Amino acid sequence: MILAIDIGNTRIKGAVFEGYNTIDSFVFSKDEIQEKIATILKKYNKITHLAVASVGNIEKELFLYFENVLDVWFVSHDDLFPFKNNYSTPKTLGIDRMVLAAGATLQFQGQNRLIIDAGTCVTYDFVDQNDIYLGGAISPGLRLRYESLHNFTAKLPLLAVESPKHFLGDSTVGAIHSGVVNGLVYEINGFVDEYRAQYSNFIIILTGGDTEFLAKRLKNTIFANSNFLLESLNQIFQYKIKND
Ligand SMILES: Nc1ncnc2c1ncn2[C@@H]1O[C@H](COP(=O)(O)OP(=O)(O)OP(=O)(O)O)[C@@H](O)[C@H]1O
Ligand SMILES: CC(C)(CO)[C@@H](O)C(=O)NCCC(=O)O
Ligand SMILES: [K+]
Repeated sequence: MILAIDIGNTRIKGAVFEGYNTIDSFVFSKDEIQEKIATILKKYNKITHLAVASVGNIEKELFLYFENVLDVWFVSHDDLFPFKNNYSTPKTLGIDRMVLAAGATLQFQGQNRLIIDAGTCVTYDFVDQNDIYLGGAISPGLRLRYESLHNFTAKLPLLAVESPKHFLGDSTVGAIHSGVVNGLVYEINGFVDEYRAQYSNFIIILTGGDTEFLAKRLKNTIFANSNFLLESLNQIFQYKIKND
């Protein structure tokens, strides 16, 4: 069994896998992480490996602490990935994006794949049918858009994510919800249309903290899976032990 952990910029998520099956999943806060891991290890005493993918700033020591009982692996740029990386700055490519691209490559063979991760940031990653990673885009996430409007203006209130009642915002609150939510939905649909126009035979995966909120507002050809990053982390772990 393996415990996979995804350290994002907002939240820390984890899941226990047995082979390719998800057994359990969790959300952690930074200050309870060791305690929580210890509890999980007690509950699932067949866990032998800890796989960590991090783009946040967290001390590695928090996890290395478990090295005497587990094999601890931090995914890094030096690991073996199942795609050829054509990003022109491969060293600065986010590990989360590399893990997503790896998961999509392994899971959807011989197809063009677009992975959209709607988290703190929205990232778009494209791996073509020849398993070449081409890059994509980074834009502000849903929550970040609400916070930016508030933080960088004098008059705009901080609102919680909410479905806009109308396309035409007829109040400050209505205009913000329309701008943020409809704006992001238009963005994603626009990117999807553009990729579709340029490539055929492809699969679109939507993941991240805003998956559910966005999926029902987007064109329905998108495969929504909020656990795709953790599942991909497990997939690349399985790939690594097969190829080591
Ligand atoms: N409990 C929650 N706390 C914070 N954000 C949440 C929560 N539930 C849903 N969200 C939504 O999730 C988004 C953040 O996504 P997520 O938690 O995947 O980010 P993350 O952990 O920073 O991951 P990444 O850095 O990979 O984007 C926010 O835009 C927010 O609207
Ligand atoms: C874009 C984020 C913040 C998304 O989590 C992360 O993938 C990251 O820090 N990326 C580094 C820059 C890049 O991917 O080119
Ligand atoms: K993200």
